[in-house]
Amino acid sequence: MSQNISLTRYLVEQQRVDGLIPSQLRLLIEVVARACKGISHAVNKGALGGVLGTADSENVQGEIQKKLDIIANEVLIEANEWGGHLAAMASEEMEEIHAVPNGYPQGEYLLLFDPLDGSSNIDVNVSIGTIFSVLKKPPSDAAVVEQDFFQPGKNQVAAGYCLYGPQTTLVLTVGNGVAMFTLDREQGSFFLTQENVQIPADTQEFAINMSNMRHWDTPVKNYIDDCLQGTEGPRGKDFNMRWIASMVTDVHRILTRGGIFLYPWDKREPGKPGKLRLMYEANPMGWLVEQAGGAASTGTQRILDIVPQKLHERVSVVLGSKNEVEKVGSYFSKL
Ligand SMILES: O=P(O)(O)OC[C@H]1O[C@](O)(COP(=O)(O)O)[C@@H](O)[C@@H]1O
Ligand SMILES: [Mg+2]
Ligand SMILES: [Mg+2]
Repeated sequence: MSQNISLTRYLVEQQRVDGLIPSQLRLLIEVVARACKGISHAVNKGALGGVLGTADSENVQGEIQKKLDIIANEVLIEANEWGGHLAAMASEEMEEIHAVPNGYPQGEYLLLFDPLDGSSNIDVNVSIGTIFSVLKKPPSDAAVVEQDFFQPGKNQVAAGYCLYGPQTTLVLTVGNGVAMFTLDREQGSFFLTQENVQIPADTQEFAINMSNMRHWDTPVKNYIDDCLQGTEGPRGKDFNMRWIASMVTDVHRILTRGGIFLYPWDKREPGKPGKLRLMYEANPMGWLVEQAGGAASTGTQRILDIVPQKLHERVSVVLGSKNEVEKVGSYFSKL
């Protein structure tokens, strides 16, 4: 670990020394990081910058948008549109894909993002973040279409998030482990602060919204029941619980000290496979977690193997410490 390796230098080394990423991808990641820096400044200003509160609009998911959802989305689009590395973008906040307009420099990558994750925490000054995922546009001379995005998460070529908390932290994988960078506000750059992040295989800490307990499916209910029995129950150990309601922050804790995160399917809206979005949340987080030695599943299937059927597809999510994710899977196979 070194305090003086900037994100730029790290990426150049990944490109030149290790041959892991092409220059176009390196530049794309730098543009995303620059956009996140801009969002971080807006978050920091809070009420002084007029960024708190609700906008008078709904997104494609039927959710009321916060001002910062819209601002973050615009910052990411504006920064990346001119970058020259992209064919198109897709966002949790936009109904349709956003192709790079004709006349702008065109590239071969597809960028997907949740511009502002943890929207319900914006106004209460709790950590939030931006999650992103990069795919390659399938080879074809035809104009980019929505179906080009329908690739399983295992096809991702880069994924990460930027956490706007007490520190602004960028967490990245290009398929070579997970690295963390902290924003130095005085210098205006991200610096490497942790490499080769590893999630412990075992844990005694779970994250789930317990208020949904009565709506859960039997395997999830049985798993949590057993955890709650602590040393006297079948797990033979006490469990702690955390729920921040910003997936980005819950995942950051898991990458830092282990744990398991669950947002499972439940009976409130049985037709929906889950609350979280496959391509903007589950895939990038799932890949980061796997790259750090953890696991990510729906309870019955590896998330990164799912072939999306639609842009805003939702999914049930169980991710974190490997042995614990497998344990949850065993409750599903008992059915
Ligand atoms: O309020 P709930 O149901 O506990 O949901 C919290 C979850 O919803 C999310 O906020 C969804 O993300 P958005 O804020 O991007 O819509 C996750 O970050 C979080 O884990
Ligand atoms: Mg989100
Ligand atoms: Mg969001």
